[in-house]
Amino acid sequence: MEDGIILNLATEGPELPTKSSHGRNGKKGGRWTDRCVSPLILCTTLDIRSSRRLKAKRGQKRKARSDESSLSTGRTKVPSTGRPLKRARKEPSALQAEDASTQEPIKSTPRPHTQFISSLFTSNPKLEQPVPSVSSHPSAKPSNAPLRDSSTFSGLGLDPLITAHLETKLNIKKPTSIQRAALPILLSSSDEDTSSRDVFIQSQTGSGKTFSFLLPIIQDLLPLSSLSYIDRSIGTLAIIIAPTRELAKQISDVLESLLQLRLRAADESAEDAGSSAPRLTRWLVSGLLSGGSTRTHEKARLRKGLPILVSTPGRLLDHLQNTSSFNVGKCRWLVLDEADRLMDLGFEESINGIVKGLDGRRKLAMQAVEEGNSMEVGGWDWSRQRRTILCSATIRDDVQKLAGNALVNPIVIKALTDDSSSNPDVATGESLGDVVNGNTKFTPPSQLAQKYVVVPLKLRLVTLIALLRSLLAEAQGRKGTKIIVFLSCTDSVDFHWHLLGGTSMGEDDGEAASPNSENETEAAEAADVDEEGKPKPSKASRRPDAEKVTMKSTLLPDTAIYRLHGSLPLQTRMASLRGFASASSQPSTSSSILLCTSVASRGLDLPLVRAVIQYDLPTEGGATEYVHRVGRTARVGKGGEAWSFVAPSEGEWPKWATQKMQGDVKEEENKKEVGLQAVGSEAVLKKGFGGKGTEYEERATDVQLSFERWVLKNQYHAALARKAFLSHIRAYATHPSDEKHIFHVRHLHLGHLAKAFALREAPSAVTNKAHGKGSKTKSNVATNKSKNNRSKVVDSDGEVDVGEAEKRMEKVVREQGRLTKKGGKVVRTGTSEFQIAGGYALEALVNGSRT
Ligand SMILES: Nc1ncnc2c1ncn2[C@@H]1O[C@H](COP(=O)(O)OP(=O)(O)OP(=O)(O)O)[C@@H](O)[C@H]1O
Repeated sequence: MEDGIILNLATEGPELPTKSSHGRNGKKGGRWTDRCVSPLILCTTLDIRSSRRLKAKRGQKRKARSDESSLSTGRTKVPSTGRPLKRARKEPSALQAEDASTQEPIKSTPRPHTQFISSLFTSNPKLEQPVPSVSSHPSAKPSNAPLRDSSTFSGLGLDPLITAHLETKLNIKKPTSIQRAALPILLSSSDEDTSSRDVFIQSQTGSGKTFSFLLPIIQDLLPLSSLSYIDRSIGTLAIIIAPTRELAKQISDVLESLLQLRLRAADESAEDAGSSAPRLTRWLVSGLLSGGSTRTHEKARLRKGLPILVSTPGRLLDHLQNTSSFNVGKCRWLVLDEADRLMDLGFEESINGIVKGLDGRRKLAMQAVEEGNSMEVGGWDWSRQRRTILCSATIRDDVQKLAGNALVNPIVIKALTDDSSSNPDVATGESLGDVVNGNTKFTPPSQLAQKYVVVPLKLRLVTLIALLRSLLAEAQGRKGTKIIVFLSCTDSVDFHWHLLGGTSMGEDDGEAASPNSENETEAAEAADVDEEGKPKPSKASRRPDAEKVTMKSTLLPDTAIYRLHGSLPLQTRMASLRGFASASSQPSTSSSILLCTSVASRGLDLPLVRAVIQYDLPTEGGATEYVHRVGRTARVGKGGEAWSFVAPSEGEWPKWATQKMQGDVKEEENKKEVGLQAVGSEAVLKKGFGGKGTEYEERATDVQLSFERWVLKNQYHAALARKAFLSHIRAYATHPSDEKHIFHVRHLHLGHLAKAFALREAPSAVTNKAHGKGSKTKSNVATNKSKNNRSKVVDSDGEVDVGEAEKRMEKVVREQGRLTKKGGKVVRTGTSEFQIAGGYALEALVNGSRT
């Protein structure tokens, strides 16, 4: 992404007519939604009901302002946590009355007992609005870009055939800093000291780590094809392990693109007998094992022989244990990519099992050759030991432990961010601990613009829409712009995806949505709702609609919206990623948005990601996870923006995150690398919704009301919203104890938070409905518990199993017996993973104190 993006946003001024000036025929250009993203034409128009509604809202706004002024006169205090004392008003306001009259009739939906239709812009904590910065982009030199000095791939020892392929087919001309540091060590066959040692690679996101291990593997294996006895039956010679299926698939794709290289130089003919270069044959193929196909099919491929294998850990271990035809005795490379993520996901045992399995298979193969029981043709160099490469963003204790088990006498390779130095930053400490003591910094690329916006809870949803609209508008004209939005849990991803796809700005949602029929899954959804309006379990998958890949929103025109989380079927996940990555190639969409959980935070290399929005900050992995998420943009020297949504009660987060990212770095220069810039929520709303003065408030309110109408439209929608709200709170409660001073459920105004899920019900009503008789949420948790007997907080994709988290919280509370009530507040003494009220207490909290 280049700097100097030209804004084409409606902000202020006479060129933007107010809503009341728009005729039905849209002579002045239609609704504001059309003009904020000017080239995009929407078909919705205002009608008379809308202006009536507007009047009512203005009346309410006047009332709200007088409420606010009473706040500012000191009659109501705002606590330091940022949580206002004022509760959402219960009495039906003018807005409520008007809105109810214009509302889409709710088909077969009993009206909720109590609805809260509070104004968006009242009763929010007073927030300081930071002064807008002149430059929104950091001027820092990119820290993960290809080097601009005299370094070349051939100078680092890379084979001319591979170098030529990189240059001509992949347009990769200069190495990056980590490649300059790693290639000489991994390619070397002469330096006694380094040529056989294991390697630990640590560097920034988007710095090209994948090539730094794939290129040496290819260079090592390619010449083997000149040996007469080599063909695919030799078995697997290199294994790359990745923590998720998406990542394994991505590495496999990169590998395949590298293996397309020419096997002889361009100027060398097939009959060139004079050439001293070995005659290479195309035997080197790669394969992917990630659970995408049946075991039988995978076994057949392994029997045929896959010289380079990319796999997730579980599947690999399974084949090592159960597939006798898996010939892996000669394996000479093992790569553990994203090792810290492998540890997070609880794969330590699997990795240890794999390492032992590989050692065992090697011994058996050697023994068979020695005893003459093998059909092997001689010539294989059995003295050559397997080399293991471990890539990790951080050198945490558990990663060091894994390294201790998997690596022998490793060399630690870290990239320099300064390309002026000719010395690669190679640490060769006796132990990783020595290196850790030197520097624990893990920072985002220096060219990344990191921003955060403190948003009152009620305004979260509309602020997200405003931000998306302004980012898309800034990028207009640049086809293929992509934005990734991280949310806390799968239910929240599903809800927001359906909400964006289903909501329209017309009065009659049903009619307005009809041109967008690909979003219309109402009939299917209705069929998937039980009598109580809770989603029924689907036969085909765990979720209704699980195979659906894309949505479109009239609020975000010309943009395809995808979702990604671990509860979707593998095919849907892959299709989502494919669609998101290639949205620009579809004629009707020039941009794409991916709503996802942390499953997309690691390693994924998607082109043209312009911005990453952390709508929910990571519940696990703290600042490291933050750096991984933002690292999906600003890759290999390109620009990018990272936005974080911070609740008023989380005001300490920016300082805390900055300190964590800096590690023990003292130098002022390095500290600048992780600077987070504050942006005011008002500025974001104004920019995204445009209009004169405070007109953005009316527009935001319109958007919020249309979301709320969508939720009220049928029971399925309402159930999605409630489930997402509750799952979000549960996920929030899993922030570790050392983050509880920032992220604590007790600091959240749950009524306001419910508004961000477009709910008009009090939190207690939400809980009761979701947990009532035959509660889907409860029964789901119970089913999962009994079926899977899960014991971890994360599933195989690193997502919070909120049911289990809740169970663990309860256990902690019960076991320690330290939960006491003091002054009417739930207080825990001592420290543990959960510094909060457990499951039931959490529910009580939702039920009791926030209505
Ligand atoms: N020398 C280079 N010149 C230009 N582009 C490169 C170079 N090396 C790698 N790339 C490209 O950079 C992108 C990021 O590479 P890669 O995915 O290996 O980064 P990474 O360091 O593994 O990131 P992460 O830590 O996020 O996994 C890829 O699209 C890759 O093709």
